[in-house]
Amino acid sequence: MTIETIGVIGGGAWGTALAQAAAAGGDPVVLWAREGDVVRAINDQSANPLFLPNIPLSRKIRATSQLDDLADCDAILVVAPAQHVREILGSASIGFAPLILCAKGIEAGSKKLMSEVAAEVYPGSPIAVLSGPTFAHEVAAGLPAAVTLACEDQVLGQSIAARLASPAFRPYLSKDVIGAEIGGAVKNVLAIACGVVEGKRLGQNARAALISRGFAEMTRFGLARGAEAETLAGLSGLGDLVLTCSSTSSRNFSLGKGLGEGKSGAELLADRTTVAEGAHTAPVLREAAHDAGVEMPITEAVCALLEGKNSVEATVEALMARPLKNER
Ligand SMILES: NC(=O)C1=CN([C@@H]2O[C@H](COP(=O)(O)OP(=O)(O)OC[C@H]3O[C@@H](n4cnc5c(N)ncnc54)[C@H](O)[C@@H]3O)[C@@H](O)[C@H]2O)C=CC1
Ligand SMILES: O=C(CO)COP(=O)(O)O
Repeated sequence: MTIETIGVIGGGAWGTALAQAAAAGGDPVVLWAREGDVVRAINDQSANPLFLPNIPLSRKIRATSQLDDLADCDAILVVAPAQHVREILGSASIGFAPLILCAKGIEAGSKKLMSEVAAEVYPGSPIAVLSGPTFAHEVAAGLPAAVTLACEDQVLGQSIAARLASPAFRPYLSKDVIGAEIGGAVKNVLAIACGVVEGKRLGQNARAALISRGFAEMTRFGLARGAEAETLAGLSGLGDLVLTCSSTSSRNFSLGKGLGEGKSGAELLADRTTVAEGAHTAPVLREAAHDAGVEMPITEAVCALLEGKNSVEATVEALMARPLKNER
């Protein structure tokens, strides 16, 4: 199967960066954006100052406000925030093109992963997941990055990987759709915890401990949901966890930093233009972990901090005072 025209649903930072990556070889890209200003800026100035400032975009990217304009695309990257994917897919009529899911989150209420949401809305469409350590502004600027491209149908996976690959963008194939999704969703919650460590100046040791014990949480939950350990230890899991837990370029890390500095979750989440997926995923993940009988103390701590139910000091004290146990 040859994939030429790529459609992109979502004109935020990551949708725009992926459109840029997909346009690198000169094939056309059609990007649907919710904001009229974004559509106009992309078409008139080849730029997206609202979500991806200071990055000149390829002229091969055409933006539209009409989802139906994606109907003839050979494959569609779904890059809306996780909580809006169901609604946006439901309002599109995009035939049976493969859907490549790029949002990192779990749907509130249903506790479903994006592949499960997409399969409900478009039961006939082949599904893939693209996830990995990729800050949008770096990918859009053409800096090198690698991602996991998970697809049960490996022939389709290879076609998608071949279409998206460029000298600066390297997809690695996997069959483990669930594993790729869980890594991306869980690392956002853990990045908030690492941001708290930064904001409260708890030190580098504490951050490394959180990354390691957070990875243990991610692995326990992932295995309980059918993910493969190798996927969780790969680009979409550990790779993205390390990236997002190390830099204020991460919105989730920055949100945590604000909590560590003493601001409230409500204050930090009010009037945001950009999305911090971990804040939405944390409570759903806590419920899903409970359903699966999996212990996720860091996730629970992040929920309590976001909900204003615990101070940072009391949270750290409680985590450190948990009963001693084997590392594995
Ligand atoms: N920015 C990044 O570096 C990366 C982001 N992602 C993931 O991509 C997904 C999209 O994130 P970004 O493009 O960064 O978003 P963004 O934070 O740059 O932009 C916000 C997006 O949310 C959309 N939005 C806001 N309210 C909405 C509503 N009521 N209904 C539908 N859409 C609404 C906006 O149109 C815009 O596309 C997220 O799941 C994120 O975790 C994944 C990899 C990298
Ligand atoms: O997913 C990302 C990098 O891989 C982006 O992280 P943030 O959403 O925390 O900015």
